[in-house]
Amino acid sequence: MTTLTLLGSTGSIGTQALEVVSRGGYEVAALAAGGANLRLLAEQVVDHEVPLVAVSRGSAADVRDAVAAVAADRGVPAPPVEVLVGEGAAAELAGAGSDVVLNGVTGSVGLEPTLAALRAGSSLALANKESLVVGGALVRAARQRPDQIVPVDSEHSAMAQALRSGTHAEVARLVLTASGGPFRGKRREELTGVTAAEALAHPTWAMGPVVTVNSATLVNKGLELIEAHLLFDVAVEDITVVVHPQSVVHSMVEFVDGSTIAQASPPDMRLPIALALSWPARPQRAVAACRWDEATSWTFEPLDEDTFRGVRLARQAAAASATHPAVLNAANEECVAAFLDGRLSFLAITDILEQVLAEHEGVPAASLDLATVHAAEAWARHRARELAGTR
Ligand SMILES: NC(=O)C1=CN([C@@H]2O[C@H](COP(=O)(O)OP(=O)(O)OC[C@H]3O[C@@H](n4cnc5c(N)ncnc54)[C@H](OP(=O)(O)O)[C@@H]3O)[C@@H](O)[C@H]2O)C=CC1
Ligand SMILES: CC(=O)[C@@H](O)[C@H](O)COP(=O)(O)O
Ligand SMILES: [Mn+2]
Repeated sequence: MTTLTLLGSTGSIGTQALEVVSRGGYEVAALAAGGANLRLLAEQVVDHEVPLVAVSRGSAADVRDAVAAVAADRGVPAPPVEVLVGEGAAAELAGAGSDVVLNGVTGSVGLEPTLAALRAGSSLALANKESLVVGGALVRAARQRPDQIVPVDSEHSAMAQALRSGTHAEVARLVLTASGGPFRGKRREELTGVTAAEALAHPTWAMGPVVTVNSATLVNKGLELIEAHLLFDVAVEDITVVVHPQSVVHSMVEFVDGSTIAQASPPDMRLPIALALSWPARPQRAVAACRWDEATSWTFEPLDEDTFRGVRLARQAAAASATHPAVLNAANEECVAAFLDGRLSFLAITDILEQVLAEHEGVPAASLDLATVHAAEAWARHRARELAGTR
């Protein structure tokens, strides 16, 4: 039985991962969450008989009370559960050596768990793209084997599948697809008053709030550009972003012979999740395949980089220094939180990112360590809050 530690279990990725796990073949060794959804976490503990949980906030007593309440509602004895509490608790679980660690937390808070899982030799099913983007060379260096990180992110899962069609030397380009987000086709002047609710209305995916707002600004695609560069060792300039509104082709690889290999499936994260857990084997019937007995059209169009600047900013960050990606992400986390709270306009998000990146005095790759990453992030969070007027 494959042992699985699931980080971010109460979120969009986490709950879908538990749906996949319910089909059998996995023993859930531990769960980690933030603590904002204790009832759901307790249901997961009882339903999957999980012996160990971590919450970054709250108390062990609150978790145990929630588990006891769920057990009582289900008419079963309250299972014994060990509870770890604090910001370091998820990393402690991640470093315990389960066969697979699925990192499904949101934000660069996932960096230490990512490093802990890699150092423990676990296969890391990575949804938490921020940890890779922010940690960069530190994460790549922590790998014990080349294929230890298996992407959950749908585009990178698609690329990993397509890359099996040739050698690294035969890769000409990665083609990263983007839905274009809820505001695709609008001009900047039409976006001045957009609301959080409008930004959260993603046209093709149902996801957590941060990645959804990031999809609206295209910062998600910018992060994914850097993620692909780091995962597959392909130069940023050899990665092309193309808008594909249907979100059925999840990305493509162009090879030197002129072939482009694509991966297509209906937009359903249970496929990349299930594949990452079983990699390199393909799981049986993870999702329904595309229907070929119905008329459908797939369209591709260039990204409007003047209106949606997330990709351009990511290219600038990747080229600038080893800490600029961490600064981009940290400032973005602050701005997205302020936007979701109604304290910042949508357009101000990338305006502030542009200024924070321009002001940052980057650290060269040779000097990169956790301390310099955290220092860069702290500076970026503070500066972003100053510029957003939310200090
Ligand atoms: N959702 C999707 O379809 C996709 C998501 N991703 C990526 O996957 C990651 C997760 O996204 P998503 O599931 O949408 O996010 P959600 O916001 O839905 O879930 C985030 C999860 O992280 C938990 N969490 C928050 N802070 C901590 C912490 N300090 N320690 C441990 N757990 C914590 C939350 O717990 P709680 O809420 O209980 O506090 C929740 O379980 C992101 O990096 C995202 O970019 C990538 C591709 C697709
Ligand atoms: C499902 C997934 O992988 C998300 O990252 C998705 O790609 C976001 O959609 P966008 O293509 O709009 O960024
Ligand atoms: Mn994605």
